[in-house]
Amino acid sequence: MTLLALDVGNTRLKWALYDAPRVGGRLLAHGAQFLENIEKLAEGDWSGLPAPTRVLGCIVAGDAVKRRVEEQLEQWDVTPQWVVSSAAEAGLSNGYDHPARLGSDRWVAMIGARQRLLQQGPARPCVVVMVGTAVTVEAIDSAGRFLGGIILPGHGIMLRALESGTAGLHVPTGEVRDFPTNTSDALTSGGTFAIAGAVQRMWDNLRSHCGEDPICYMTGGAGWKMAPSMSTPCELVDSLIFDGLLEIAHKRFD
Ligand SMILES: Nc1ncnc2c1ncn2[C@@H]1O[C@H](COP(=O)(O)OP(=O)(O)OP(=O)(O)O)[C@@H](O)[C@H]1O
Ligand SMILES: CC(C)(CO)[C@@H](O)C(=O)NCCC(=O)O
Ligand SMILES: [K+]
Repeated sequence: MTLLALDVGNTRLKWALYDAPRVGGRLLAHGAQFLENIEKLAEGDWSGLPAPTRVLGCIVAGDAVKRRVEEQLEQWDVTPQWVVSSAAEAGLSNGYDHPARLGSDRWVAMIGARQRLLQQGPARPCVVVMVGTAVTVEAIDSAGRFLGGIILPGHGIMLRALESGTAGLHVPTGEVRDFPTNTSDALTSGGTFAIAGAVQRMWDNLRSHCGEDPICYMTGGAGWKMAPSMSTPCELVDSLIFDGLLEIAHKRFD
């Protein structure tokens, strides 16, 4: 049974084909496409793929994007399932006021994180960081309850907001420095410290709530750029959303 897993983000669609719907399933093919190029998938990257048995995805883009993705899947006789955040799934419970309003990418990444944590050792509190177009930082206690999380602008949005909201801040990308002494470095370091500082704060919140040092996982397209600048120990796991989709697929289909 093959599984095509989809992560339709704010900027890009990422996909991965596995030979079995479980964490550890063999990765047969994978790729990414900017949302404006979705129409090219069926005749491009997906034209050589064997028909998947199941398609499971998470999507944060709107209904129009969802329809465009579903059109590209029509070449196969398979109905995609889209994850909707719920009160509980795959060992995680959801503390959001309205569980279904939690972004499904956040929910799926947390499910991936929880299963990784339990695979690595005894249960512990866990912080989950996603660094993409937007940044999210989630807190999960050692019993697997999502306590809450924060949403902040991604690095790109922060810098564009400064460029458009000020008269003179149009400069090339700089370096992350402890004490920036030029505008480029000041802007790049500012965005980076904003994200790293938010993670540090959530890590502190969770540690005082649980009385134990949390583990921290980071994922998302820009995770590798943030990793060297984190002030809390943070493991970079590029596959967190796909791990979550595999875990959900395992519980639903296997
Ligand atoms: N130096 C940097 N440090 C941190 N983040 C950065 C940096 N430069 C760019 N970024 C962020 O990385 C994002 C690009 O990452 P990418 O598009 O790979 O994310 P993504 O996970 O695919 O996003 P989405 O899932 O929302 O589509 C940009 O939107 C920008 O906010
Ligand atoms: C916060 C983002 C944009 C992160 O991708 C996404 O998860 C989303 O649109 N969420 C819906 C709102 C919420 O999670 O509260
Ligand atoms: K995303």
